[in-house]
Amino acid sequence: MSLQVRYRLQRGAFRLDAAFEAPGRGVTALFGRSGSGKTLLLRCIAGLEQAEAGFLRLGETPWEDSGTGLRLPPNHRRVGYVFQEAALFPHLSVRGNLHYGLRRTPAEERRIDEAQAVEWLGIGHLLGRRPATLSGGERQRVAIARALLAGPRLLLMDEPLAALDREAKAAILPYLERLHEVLPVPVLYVSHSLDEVVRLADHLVLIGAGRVQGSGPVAELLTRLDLPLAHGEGAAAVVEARVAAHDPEFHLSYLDFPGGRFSVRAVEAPVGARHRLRILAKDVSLALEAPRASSILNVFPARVGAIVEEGPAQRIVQLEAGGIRLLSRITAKSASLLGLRPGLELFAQIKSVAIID
Ligand SMILES: Nc1ncnc2c1ncn2[C@@H]1O[C@H](COP(=O)(O)OP(=O)(O)OP(=O)(O)O)[C@@H](O)[C@H]1O
Repeated sequence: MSLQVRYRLQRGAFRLDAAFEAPGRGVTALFGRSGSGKTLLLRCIAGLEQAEAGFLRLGETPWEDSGTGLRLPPNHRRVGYVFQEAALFPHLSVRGNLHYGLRRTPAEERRIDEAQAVEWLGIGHLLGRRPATLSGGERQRVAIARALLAGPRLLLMDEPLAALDREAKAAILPYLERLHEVLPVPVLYVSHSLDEVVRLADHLVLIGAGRVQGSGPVAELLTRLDLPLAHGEGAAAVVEARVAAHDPEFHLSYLDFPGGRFSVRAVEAPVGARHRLRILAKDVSLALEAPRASSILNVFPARVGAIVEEGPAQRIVQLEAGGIRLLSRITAKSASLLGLRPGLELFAQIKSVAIID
């Protein structure tokens, strides 16, 4: 099952001409600068914008096709919509707000029951409270639960954390991560924070000036040298790894990925648990031979995929290590001294590995 989206429209001087296909489950991030058209695209999907041309299909179900004149009205699309600011009814308690969503959903359309949503979002202790007495993060969790109870087949989230401060963001992220694991419906998550995308999303749609610049699994898009994500200070690869063992003597954990075993600072997760790792391009150095005496614990055999210039003094190198893509940022001089070229076998040394979840 997949979600197919294609929209074309003009608003003032802005042209949206965007098409992408995303998996029918998990979190797909729509990522792009402010003003790139993410909200407009989400509104098209919700049926709130009349486009010149539009096509929307979730699995086998078409929702819109300007070729045939099909255009389901918003209330027939079964989308849940969560905005930057939670729009809760101030005169109703949290329970009342949740029931509002539930009442409007025919029994056969309900896919998530109240107890389940309350548990996933951790709002059981808030049920009797009014929205005005909740923190921004709590309000947002209630808004998400309410959206889930309305039986959506697709959940749209438009920068749900943008209005929260750092602490509130950090507090709500684990709930979103949990949802990501358990939610039976796909989520389109608009964000311009790469940190959020890397933590939450499986699939990434990169939007720039109203167009889709790239769409694919997060790990793949982050390391595509033709896209802006692989350039600049924050350029990084994401690796899915699994906890293999803990080493209490040195306070380390060992995490396996298809290209080898990472040593990272101890994580509080059982053996077998999945962890995403983020490896910044600037933390990856290259050597033609495996170092024999080095303080760097993470050294993996790798093959050079491609090399591009990053200004006059630096190069970004795309590497392949056991089926995983990494990026390395090195000086142009080092690239020349090592004789880097596509296909060269070498060793990637990783100075520091960030654990993402
Ligand atoms: N009704 C309208 N009339 C004129 N211009 C519009 C209209 N609606 C949106 N735009 C313009 O379209 C562009 C895309 O807007 P949109 O809200 O989709 O961006 P965004 O990527 O969601 O931005 P942000 O991250 O800041 O929310 C903006 O330049 C906006 O000013």
